[in-house]
Amino acid sequence: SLQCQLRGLWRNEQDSLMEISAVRDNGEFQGKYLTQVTLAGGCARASPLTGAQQQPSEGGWPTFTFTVRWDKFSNATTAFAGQCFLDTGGKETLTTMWLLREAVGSLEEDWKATRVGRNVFTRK
Ligand SMILES: CN1C(=O)N(C)[C@H]2CS[C@@H](CCCCC(=O)O)[C@H]21
Repeated sequence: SLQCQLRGLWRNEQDSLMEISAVRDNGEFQGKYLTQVTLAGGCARASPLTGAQQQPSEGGWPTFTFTVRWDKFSNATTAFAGQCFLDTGGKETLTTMWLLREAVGSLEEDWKATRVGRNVFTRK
């Protein structure tokens, strides 16, 4: 269905903005992720994202995945996995879970390097 195509501008609870470019025939897409909050408390930055959404032929709401490479300002990366839903009012919601891996200085610190969370995006 035409709904739940990921192209466009989305916002989440942290007021991050995610701009997704055209979704190619094979479901792949690129985009930018603008974060308002960071681990180190630094200023907002736009970082590249790349991902893919399933193109369900049998209908149903597509699942997707994408990763953000927090460019230049941090040696961290986040992987998102989620699904798009349409509520009764026709409003699209992307529900995701994410893994944020930040760089740590040694293997001994590896245990504390990955955070996980849930996150919802709606159209901006
Ligand atoms: C803003 N955020 C956001 O929209 N999230 C869903 C969570 C998971 S990624 C994290 C931002 C990480 C920034 C990278 C860094 O600070 O090194 C936070």
